[in-house]
Amino acid sequence: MTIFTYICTRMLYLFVWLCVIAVLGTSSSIRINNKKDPVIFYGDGPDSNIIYYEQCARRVTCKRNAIYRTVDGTCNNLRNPLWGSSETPYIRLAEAAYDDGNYEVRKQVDGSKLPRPRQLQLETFLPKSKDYLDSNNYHLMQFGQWANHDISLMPPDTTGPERCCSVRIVEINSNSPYQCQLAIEIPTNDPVLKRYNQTCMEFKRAMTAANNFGCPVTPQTPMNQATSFFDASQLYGHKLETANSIRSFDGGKLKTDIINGHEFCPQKKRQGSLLCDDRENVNICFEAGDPRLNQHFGLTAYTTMFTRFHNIVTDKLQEINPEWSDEVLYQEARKFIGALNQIIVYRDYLPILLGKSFTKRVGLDVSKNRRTQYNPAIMPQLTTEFAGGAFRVPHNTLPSTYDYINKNYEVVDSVKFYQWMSKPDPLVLGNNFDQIVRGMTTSPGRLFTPSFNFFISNLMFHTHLTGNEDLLSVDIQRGRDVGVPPYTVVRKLCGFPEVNSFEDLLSIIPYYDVKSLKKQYATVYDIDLLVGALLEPPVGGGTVGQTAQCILADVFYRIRFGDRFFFDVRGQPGSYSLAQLRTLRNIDLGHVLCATTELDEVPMDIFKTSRRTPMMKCKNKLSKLDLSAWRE
Ligand code: HEM
Ligand SMILES: [Ca+2]
Repeated sequence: MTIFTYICTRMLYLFVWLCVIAVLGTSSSIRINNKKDPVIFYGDGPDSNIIYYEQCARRVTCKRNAIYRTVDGTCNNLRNPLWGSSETPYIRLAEAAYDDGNYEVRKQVDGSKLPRPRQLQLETFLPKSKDYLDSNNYHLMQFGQWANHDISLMPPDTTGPERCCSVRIVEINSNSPYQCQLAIEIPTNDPVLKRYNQTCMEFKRAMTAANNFGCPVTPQTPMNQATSFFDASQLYGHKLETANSIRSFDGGKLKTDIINGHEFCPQKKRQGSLLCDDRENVNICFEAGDPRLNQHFGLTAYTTMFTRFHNIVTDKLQEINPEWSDEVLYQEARKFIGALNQIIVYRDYLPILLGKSFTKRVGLDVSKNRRTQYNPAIMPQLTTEFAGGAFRVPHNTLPSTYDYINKNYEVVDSVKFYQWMSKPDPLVLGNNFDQIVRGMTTSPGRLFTPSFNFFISNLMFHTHLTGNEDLLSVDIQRGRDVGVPPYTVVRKLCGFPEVNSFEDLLSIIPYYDVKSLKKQYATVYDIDLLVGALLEPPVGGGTVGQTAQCILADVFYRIRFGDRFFFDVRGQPGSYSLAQLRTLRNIDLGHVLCATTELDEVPMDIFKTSRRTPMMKCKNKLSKLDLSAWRE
């Protein structure tokens, strides 16, 4: 199929879908219109989480007039100081879907086992894994992951055996420690993985309040290790101890290491790091606020750029206010970077993810004339439906290769993405860093399609001691692990017309996909949230389908309107002045790229390829990076 026929087919579906909407006289967000905001579930989370807050949570005392956020997110909500802080339970929009109501993976309506995740991948998704070029560049995907690491960290429970797959899969499923119970079975006739004689894919169940934090929350609930707020905690740390370990305590700066004449994040001692120990022959391994930074080039590059940018901001602030202490410089720069990230998320990223008109309609856009109204009744907590399902849909935009592009815009090398996971070594050599960032800026990203790329679908972690993994199988299994309710339940919750048969799905999902699902699931009520959400056509002007749009909007709404320190909230201790807001609103991701790399120019619309938007000279952009509004 050519790209042209592919796009035509997708457009046709979109058209049919729009007609269905028109005929039904509804919109993709009935509830949202009625309620004026997309929050589906107000309140304190499910009753079960009350056990956590009442019996298990740490006690904190808040300074009511503090002008900076705490590192771990506590004391943002003064009535409920733990809301949004790191190491608190994800909330649920719908009841947990477990077979025993507590922790056992759900079964199908007829009592049979759910289809195996890898089988779903092989039958429904892998045949469509061809890459198509997007009009957005790599930064759309990369900023998405960067932003996700600010708000969500659902780590696997590593307290059990080091490798779940060290014994045969049949034994794992019948009799193994709970951490390993969901190791993923690979069919013996797997067209790709049979070459590697692999019958088992590593998978460890997520950490939960009951298993890992001594708190008997039932049904079991995963714990978010990140602060839910966009506060750049992926850069600074989700906890004070981490934050302090990467501060230089000199001039407000973050620690850095100079390698081959360039500034990078400090190097981590190998032992005990999350992502560099799983590969052999790795010499470079960095440290920052979030343990995932070494996962792959793009993410390491972002952490490096924001670290450099923090240090540039401290320099500028010190120039203006020479008397400021290390502490004030650090906190002001941290606040600045947090605010900038919020602006990029809500002004530049969300309109592309969820659709511009939608973000505006539900009040998620950023406008000079309308400041964010903080509402302490909104719980700024992530949902399992979001982290264990809907926000994984953008995994369909991961590219297969990374191009190294030089100053003359020539491709000097192209590397397969999966080969360089957890091995930042090449990033520090020669001009590689700048060439990779230039490549991400000018190369078209992967068009959102209902499939993940071939490599990430088969060979993720290929070079690691853990062996090949399939990101989609892991994502589907994770949803089941954390009790994410099925697709039809979530659709209903969003207020969409009910789906009661596979035939009902035909107005939403292409015929051949419905056919494939019908073959594999016992009933339509058994379909996994991610499976259904991925197969939906994207909403108008957005890059995810309507169910993902609904779940994502809910969380993005919570963590904005429930954030007392959101950058444009007024009337709080430390709220920005109008002049400071004006400066911040004139900055975008392009400024960060220009200030921290040797790029000479960046796209005016930073998420678009240069074919779609004019290029802007970095020299001009940087001249506007004037922080005089911070003069005291
Ligand atoms: C190169 C890019 C990326 C890679 C290699 C990658 C890989 C992964 C892996 C291995 C996991 C853990 C899966 C599990 O054990 O449950 C994960 C989790 C997740 N990813 Fe990605 N991902 C990438 C980009 C993205 C993007 C662009 C988004 C969204 C915009 C995203 C959203 C998520 C979410 C929501 C989770 C689960 C929650 C959490 O722990 O944060 N990822 N990803
Ligand atoms: Ca955060």
